[in-house]
Amino acid sequence: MTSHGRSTARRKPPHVLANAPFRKLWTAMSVCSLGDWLNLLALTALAGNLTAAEGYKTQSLAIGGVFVVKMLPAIVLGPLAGAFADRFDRRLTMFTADLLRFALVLSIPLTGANYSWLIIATFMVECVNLFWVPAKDATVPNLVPKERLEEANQLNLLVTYGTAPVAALLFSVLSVADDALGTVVPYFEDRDTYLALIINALAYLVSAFLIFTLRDIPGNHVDGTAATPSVLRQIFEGWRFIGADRLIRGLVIGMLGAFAAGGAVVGVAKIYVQALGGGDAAYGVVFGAVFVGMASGMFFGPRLLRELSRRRLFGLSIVTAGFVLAAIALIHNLVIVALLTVALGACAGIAWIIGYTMIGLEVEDGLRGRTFSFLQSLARVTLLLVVAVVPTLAGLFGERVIRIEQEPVYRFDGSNLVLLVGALLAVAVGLLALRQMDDRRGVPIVTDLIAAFRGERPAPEGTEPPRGMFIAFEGGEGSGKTTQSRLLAIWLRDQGFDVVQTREPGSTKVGMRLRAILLDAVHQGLSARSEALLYAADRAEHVEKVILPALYRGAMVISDRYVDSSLAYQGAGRSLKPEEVARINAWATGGLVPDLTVLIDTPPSVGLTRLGGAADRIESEPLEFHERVRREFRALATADPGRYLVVDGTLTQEEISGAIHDRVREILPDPVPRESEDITGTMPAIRD
Ligand SMILES: Nc1ncnc2c1ncn2[C@@H]1O[C@H](COP(=O)(O)OP(=O)(O)OP(=O)(O)O)[C@@H](O)[C@H]1O
Ligand SMILES: Cc1cn([C@H]2C[C@H](O)[C@@H](COP(=O)(O)O)O2)c(=O)[nH]c1=O
Repeated sequence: MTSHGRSTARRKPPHVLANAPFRKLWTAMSVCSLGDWLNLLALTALAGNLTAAEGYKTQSLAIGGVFVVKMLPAIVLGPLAGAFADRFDRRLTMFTADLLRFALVLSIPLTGANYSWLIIATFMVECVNLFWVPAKDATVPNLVPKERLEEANQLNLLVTYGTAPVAALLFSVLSVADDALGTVVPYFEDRDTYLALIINALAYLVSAFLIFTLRDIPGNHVDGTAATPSVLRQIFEGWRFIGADRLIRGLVIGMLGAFAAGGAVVGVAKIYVQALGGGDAAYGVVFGAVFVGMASGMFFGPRLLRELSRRRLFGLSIVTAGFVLAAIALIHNLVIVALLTVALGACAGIAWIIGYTMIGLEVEDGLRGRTFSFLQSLARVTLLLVVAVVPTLAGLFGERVIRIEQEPVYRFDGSNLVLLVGALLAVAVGLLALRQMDDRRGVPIVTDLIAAFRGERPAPEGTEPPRGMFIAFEGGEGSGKTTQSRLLAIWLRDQGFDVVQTREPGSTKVGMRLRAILLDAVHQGLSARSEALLYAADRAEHVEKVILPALYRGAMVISDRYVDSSLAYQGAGRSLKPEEVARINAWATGGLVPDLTVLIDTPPSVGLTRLGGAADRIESEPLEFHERVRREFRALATADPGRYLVVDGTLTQEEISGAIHDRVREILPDPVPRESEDITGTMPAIRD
C-alpha cells in the first residue's frame, strides 16, 4: 500500500458536530428541549399548586388539563405547521417561534399565574412548538451530508430525551432555590415554580439568538417561481404521499404502535408501581429507566447490528418492545420491572432513531416538513387517546386475585391488563411494519439476525432493483416442473415478453460440472454439507451470470428449481439445519427471492414412476426421503402464501398450465386478457 493510501485509510471522517452550522442548530435544540421538559414539570406543578385547596379530584383534573392542552394543538394544527416548514423560510420560522415562546412562558409568572391564563398560554406555546419542530427536523438534512444523517438524528434524539432527567434535576434545584429566594426577595415567596418558568423562558431566548446567527439554513424550499400549491393542497398531498408509500406507511404504523404502547405505560405507571409496593422514588426510577434505555437504544442498537437491514431492525425492535412490555405486565417484581423498563426504552430508542433517519432519507425535501409534522401530530393524538382511555379501562377492570385454596397466588389488576393489551398491540404493529416495509422478503429474519450478530453483511443493499420478473418452479421428482416451465415460457413469449428459461443445477459452464458431480450416481458418500455447498455454488453462478443480468434488462426469468429445492432436499431431505441452509443460500444469491414460486405438488409415488432412464444420485434415495422433501415444500408454501402458487401435480398438463397462467396474469405488467387470448390462440410452430 502506498503511504498516501495508508494515510487515507487511517483518516477518520469528522464527527457530525465538527460541522459548525449543525453544531449551532444542535445547541439550540438542546437548550429548547431542556426548556420544554422544564416547562412540562413547572406547569403541571403550578397547576397542582393553584388548585391544591380544591381537593384531590380538581387537582388531578387541573394537572390532566395541562397534559390535554399540551397535546391538543397537534391534533388541530400539526399538518398545517408542517406545510409551513416546507413553504417558508425555516430560519425565520424558528426564530419567530422562539421569541413567541419566550414571551408566552414569561407571561405566566409575570401575570401572577392564574389557571385560565396558564391553560391559554400553554395552548399557544404548543401551537408555536408545532411550527418550530418540523422546521428544525426538515433543516437537519440540509446541514449535514446524507451519510451523517443517522449520527445527526441520534444527537437530535439524545437531546430530546436526554435532557428530561437533566430538566427534572434542574427543576428540583430551582424549586429549592425558589424557596430560598422567597425568604430574601418577597416576589418569590410562595411562588415555587416561578424560577423554573423564568429559566424556561430564557432557554427559548437563547435558542432565538442561536437560530438568528445561523445563516446556513437555506431559505425557501419550494421553488418560488413555479406555481406553488396552496397550503391545504400541500397537506392533502402530504397525506396522500404517506398513504401511498409502502415504506412511510410502515414507519408511521410502527411509530404509532410504539407510541400507543408507551402511552399505555404512561397511563398506568403510577398505579402499577404503587401496586408493586413502590413510592414516588420508585416511580422516578422507572421514569428514569425509560430515558436511560432510550438513550442506550439510540446509541448502541444501530451500532451493534450495523449489518442488519434498517427496516427489519425497526420492525424487530417494536416486536421486542411488545414482548418486554408483556413481561413488565406479568412479572410482579419492582427491580425486574425497572430493568425491563430500560430494555423497553432501548427498543423504543432504536425504533425512533431508525424511523426518523429513514424518513429524513426517503422523503424528498419539499415534503419532509409535513411528513415529520404529520407523524408527530398522529403520535400525539394516539398518545392523548391512549392516556385518556387507559386509566379508565384499568379502573373498570379493577383488581383480580387468583387464589388456590383461598390463598392468593397471583394478582392481576387493570394496569396489568392494559399493559398486556399494549404489549399485544406493539407486537401486532411491529409485525405489520415488518410486512409493509421488509426489503429482504424470503430471507428468514433469524438468518439475517445471526449474520448481523456475527458482524457479517448478509447481502448487498442499495443496488437498483431488477426490472424483470422472476418465477421459480419447485416440486419433487417427475412432478412436471420442466414441462410446465417450458409451457409458461412459450405462453409468455407469445405475449411478446423477453423470456429466459433456465434451471438448477447446471445452467452455467461451472454449473454443468457441478451438476455432473452432484447427480452422477458414482459420487455416493458425498457429505450433506458439501452437497448443500455445491448446490449453493451452482446457484451463486446462476444468479450472477444468468438470472440477474436477465432481470436487469427487464426479462422474465423462469427457473426450473431455486433456493426452495435446497431447503427441501438438503434441509429436510438430508436433515441439515434449515436456518443454515437458508443462510448460505441467502449469501449465495444476495437475497434474491422469486416474485412467484409455482409448487407442483405431486406425491413422490406418482412422480418417481413418471421418470424414465436410470435413477440419478438423488432420485435413487428412498421414498421416505422424497416424502420429507414434499412435506417441506408444502410447509414453505404455507408459510408465505402470497409468493406461492401450489398446483396439484396429478391434474392434467392443460389444467396445471391453466392455473399457472391465471396466477401469472395477475402479476404481469400488461397482461393479454384471457378472452383475447382465447380468440387469438398461440402459435403451434413455437409450441413445437
Ligand atoms: N400433469 C402431468 N400428468 C402426467 N404426466 C406428466 C404431467 N406433467 C408432466 N408429465 C410427464 O412426467 C414426466 C416428468 O415430467 P417433467 O420432466 O416435466 O418433470 P420434472 O418435475 O421436471 O422432473 P425432474 O425435475 O425430476 O426431472 C414427463 O414424461 C412428462 O411428460
Ligand atoms: C436445485 C437443487 C436440486 N436438487 C436435486 C433435485 C433433483 O433430484 C436434482 C435436480 O434434477 P432435475 O432433474 O434437474 O430436477 O437435484 C437438490 O437436491 N438441491 C437443490 O438445491
